[in-house]
Amino acid sequence: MRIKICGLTQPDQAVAIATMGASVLGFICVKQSPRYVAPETIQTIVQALPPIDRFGVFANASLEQIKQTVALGQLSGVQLHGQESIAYCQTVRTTLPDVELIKALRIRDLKDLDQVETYAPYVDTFLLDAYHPQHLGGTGHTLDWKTLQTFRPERPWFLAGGLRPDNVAQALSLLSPDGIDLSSGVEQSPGDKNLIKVAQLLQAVKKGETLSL
Ligand SMILES: O=C(O)c1ccccc1NCC(=O)[C@H](O)[C@H](O)COP(=O)(O)O
Repeated sequence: MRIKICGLTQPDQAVAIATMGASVLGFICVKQSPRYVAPETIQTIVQALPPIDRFGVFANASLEQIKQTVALGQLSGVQLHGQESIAYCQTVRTTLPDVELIKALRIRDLKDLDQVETYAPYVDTFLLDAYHPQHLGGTGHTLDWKTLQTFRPERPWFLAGGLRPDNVAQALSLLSPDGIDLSSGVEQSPGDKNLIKVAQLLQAVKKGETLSL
C-alpha cells in the first residue's frame, strides 16, 4: 500500500516523513493553495530527501509550467487535479514519458466515476478525492466510502479526501485502494505537518494491514 503525504512545504518535515516510511510526498504547485510551494523550494526539499516518490500536484497548469517544475524539482510523478482533458493527459504523457501520470477525480456523485474508463488508457494511476464547491483539494472532506465498494478500475488508485489517523482503518476495512493520500488530516495548519499525527497514521495503516493478512 502506497502512503502519500501531500502538501509538504518544509524541508525538515519532508525528510522526517520520508524517513518515517511514507512512500510518496506531494508538493502543491497550485498558486491559489495555502500549501503552494515554488519550484525552487521543491528543488531544495527534494535534494535533501532519501529515495522516495515525489509528485507535483497541478490544476489546469500549462505544459511549460509542468515541464519546468518536473525538471527543477526532479519529480517522479505529475498529479493533475483540475479539469484536464483526456487530450491534455495524452500530451503530458507524450512529453514526459518517464513520469508517473496521476489523474485526480473529485467525486460529487457516482456518475463522476464514469470518467475513469475514458481516462484509463492515458494515465498510470487515479486518485479519488472528495468534491468541494470552492476548493480543489486539501479540504478534509471524506468520500462516501460505502458507495465505492464496487469500484475496480483498470489502473492502480489512491483514496484521498479527509483521511486521518483515526478513520483510515475504517476506510481500509471497506475499500482496498492501492494507495492512500492525506493532507489536512496530518497537519496543524495548512502546509505545516504534524509529525505525531503522521506517526499515528503509519501505525494505524500497519495495524490495519496486519489485521487483513
Ligand atoms: O491540498 C491543497 O491545498 C490542494 C490545492 C489544490 C489542488 C489540490 C490540492 N491537494 C491535493 C491532494 O492531493 C490532497 O492531498 C487531497 O485533496 C486530500 O486532502 P485532505 O482531504 O486534506 O486529506
